[in-house]
Amino acid sequence: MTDTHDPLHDDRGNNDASIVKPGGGGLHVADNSGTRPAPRLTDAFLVGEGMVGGYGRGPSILNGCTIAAEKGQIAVIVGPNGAGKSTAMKAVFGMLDLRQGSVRLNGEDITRLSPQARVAKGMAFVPQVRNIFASMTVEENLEMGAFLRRDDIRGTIEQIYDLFPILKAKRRQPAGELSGGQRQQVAVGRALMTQPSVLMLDEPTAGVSPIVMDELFDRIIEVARQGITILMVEQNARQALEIADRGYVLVQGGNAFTGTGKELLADPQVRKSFLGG
Ligand SMILES: Nc1ncnc2c1ncn2[C@@H]1O[C@H](COP(=O)(O)OP(=O)(O)OP(=O)(O)O)[C@@H](O)[C@H]1O
Repeated sequence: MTDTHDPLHDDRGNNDASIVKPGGGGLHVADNSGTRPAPRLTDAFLVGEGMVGGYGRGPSILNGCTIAAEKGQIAVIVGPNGAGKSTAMKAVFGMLDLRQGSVRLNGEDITRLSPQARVAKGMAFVPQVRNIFASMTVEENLEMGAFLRRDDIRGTIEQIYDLFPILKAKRRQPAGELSGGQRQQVAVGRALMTQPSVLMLDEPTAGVSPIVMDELFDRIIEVARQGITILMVEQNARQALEIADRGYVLVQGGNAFTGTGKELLADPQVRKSFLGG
């Protein structure tokens, strides 16, 4: 990390006071099944609570998991392959009908809203693949991200170029010609064009080098500092938890461990089972 900012002891005014934890706080550990309901969360800014759901008529992939983040916080979902991390993100974004549970944004129940309606409410989602228009230029990609807006988008484009200077240099180039890390910047930039209050990222560092990963995480911290809530699924669990205000280890669609990123990184069981010792 080139940024010395420690989001775990930050000055963004974040606190988890609204998050009710059994026993008054600390690491929450589920039973061995990994499917015990997580602590009940009342009024966090973004909450997917007790989510149960699957694809079509198929089996439940989500078995009661709860994911939440306060304004300007970074929440990270980690866990083994197939645990349902991406599915949990899709559920929060409305791409999956919940059989039980709810999703709330800023106190409003949005469980039944379509993804498009959630975008209008301030949510942005960057999927893991096919997240840019490869044949369009970088700038056209950003413009596409603003399709819902009727106001002047120039200022937002400049903000995104400030955040990702390389995109300004390459603004006339087809996005498909950029490196993997730069394409991810385009995808994040495009999502930011709607001026969201929540930015959801599905494995933003997939396939990029460790240096590029660190840079991307630094930029994500910058976005969170602007008050935007980040919800992110990550395979690079250790590095992602380092920048996480809230960490969720999902196993079989349930909350196995929940805590601050720091708590999870320090927990021997989490380290042994999910962080490679
Ligand atoms: N579109 C789909 N239709 C049916 N089943 C799906 C679909 N997408 C995912 N699944 C299934 O849901 C389960 C959870 O997948 P998901 O992608 O959410 O896991 P994950 O924790 O994100 O895993 P990974 O780290 O491998 O991406 C898997 O068994 C997967 O096969």
